[in-house]
Amino acid sequence: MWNFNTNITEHNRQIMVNKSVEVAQIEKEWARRANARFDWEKLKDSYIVRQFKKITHIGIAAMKDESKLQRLNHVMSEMEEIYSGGKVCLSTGDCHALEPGLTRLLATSRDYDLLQEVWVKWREVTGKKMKNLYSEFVELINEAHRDGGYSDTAAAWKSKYESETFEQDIEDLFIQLGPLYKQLHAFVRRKLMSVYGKDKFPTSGHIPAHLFGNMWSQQWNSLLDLLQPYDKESVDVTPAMKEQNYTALKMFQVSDEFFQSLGMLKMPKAFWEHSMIEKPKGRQVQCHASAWNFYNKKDFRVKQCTDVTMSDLITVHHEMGHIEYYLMYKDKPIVFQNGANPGFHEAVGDVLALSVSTPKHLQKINLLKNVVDDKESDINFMLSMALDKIAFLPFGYLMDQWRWSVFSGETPPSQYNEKWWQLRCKYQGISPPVMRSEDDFDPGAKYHIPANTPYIRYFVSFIIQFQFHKALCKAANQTGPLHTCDIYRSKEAGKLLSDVLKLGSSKPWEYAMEKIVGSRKMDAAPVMEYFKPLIDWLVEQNSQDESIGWEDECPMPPT
Ligand SMILES: C[C@H](NC(=O)O)C(=O)O
Ligand SMILES: [Zn+2]
Repeated sequence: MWNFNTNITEHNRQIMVNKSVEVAQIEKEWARRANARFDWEKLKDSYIVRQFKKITHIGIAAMKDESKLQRLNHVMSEMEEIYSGGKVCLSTGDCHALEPGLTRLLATSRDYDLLQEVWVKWREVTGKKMKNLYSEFVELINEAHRDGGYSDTAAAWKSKYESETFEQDIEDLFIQLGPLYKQLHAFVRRKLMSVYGKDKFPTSGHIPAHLFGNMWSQQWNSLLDLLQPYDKESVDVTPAMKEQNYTALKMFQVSDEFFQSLGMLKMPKAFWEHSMIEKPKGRQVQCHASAWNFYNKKDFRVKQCTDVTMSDLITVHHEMGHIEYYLMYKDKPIVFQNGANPGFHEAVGDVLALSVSTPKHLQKINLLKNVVDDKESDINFMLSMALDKIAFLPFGYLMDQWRWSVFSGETPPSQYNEKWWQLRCKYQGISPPVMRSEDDFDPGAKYHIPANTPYIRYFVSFIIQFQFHKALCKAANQTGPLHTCDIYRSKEAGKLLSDVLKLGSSKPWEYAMEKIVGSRKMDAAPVMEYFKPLIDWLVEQNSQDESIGWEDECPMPPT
């Protein structure tokens, strides 16, 4: 897997696909033996039962027909190759890959037509090319999960949260945070109208999808220079990082030092020796950042095409958070070497990044000079955080609403793109800048679809990371408002987090949640508490705007 992702060739694909089938045979044999020899569900010891449950639930390895499993792995590798090889040549003559070229263009250009060209062409060279592969993939992966005892792939994915009310719980959270998103959407729409002209916006209230500084309209931080309401030193420290000749290595060292300041584990030698932290020349790699556990207690790696930007500094903390979790549970039985639930794994690094992002921390590490502690600076900062954390919520929610509907058969291949845009228009209040059809396959333009990485985990993470942040700030005796908290160097905060990470998935996630935050449920209250001053400010800013919100239906794009 590692070799294919860091050097995409036919040769490495073949090895990876064959290896996956080999590993599946071993997992299938162990599951068979466990079920044949033990009536394990009746055992008294819940710890033992939990291990048997993990041994006998082996994902797609349960596929009975080996040639189909071979084909499934091959189709997945083909979609990943299409995505990672995506290159766009613009009318300006330049050609770019997603990272860093198209990402930088989208983040910095304010040219409506150029942004539209980048947006359309990326979808042509990725999603459009994998539509048939994806419908074949859906058939195969559903068969694999049915062989494993699930009704479909969505049921297998949801089972990771071990909760009958999981879907209802996340819908409740999404509804609870809807008004906050709507206020942010209205504020951003008004600002973008003043930049691009009202005539570029549909009367339905939607915002054209290509104007957010992000290929998927999922996080809007790159618009901060347009949106920052008060004229203060920007909290986007990208320029300072460039001035100080930051390198990818330096960014990883800054993150490593933060973890150590909490008394947590430092990155092992193998991490520094084997990670791929920059895009290599002369070979095709999968650039989407990821963290790798080699399950040998020594070898843990990050693969990231790191760009010297603040956004990538946050991603570095996110990926290192995964490594920290791997290190914390490395001595647990292999079956327990997972997050308490997938959302926990996505939250670890982000929790630390909530402290790193504060102006006072950025000043501590010399990336911000004169931090002024006044209301206007506060609003500037909280807006920058909302452009990351609140803007994301509908996208984090809808990605798997779409996929669950595809796996369940509710959305057939003939309606993939229609369903996708229904959700995007309804939940995000964004619209396609040009006509879309079923020849397009826009979900495939987002890494996690061809890579088959579940996504609701990020929605869960964006909620629980604020619960963790609140608990760790209390442990660190931080007394000010939640959005000003920085747990840097707090051994108490580090211990509270570490004790839970060490559990891996050996206990139900509600038990782990209770150990950190004192309650067993996901709760949006800390998010609301963190952003309270900003919410009040946005409501006041939007008070003249009668058209807050948008129509459910997608508007007709401009012809
Ligand atoms: C939020 C999610 N993070 C990740 O993949 O690590 C993304 O980038 O879409
Ligand atoms: Zn992650």
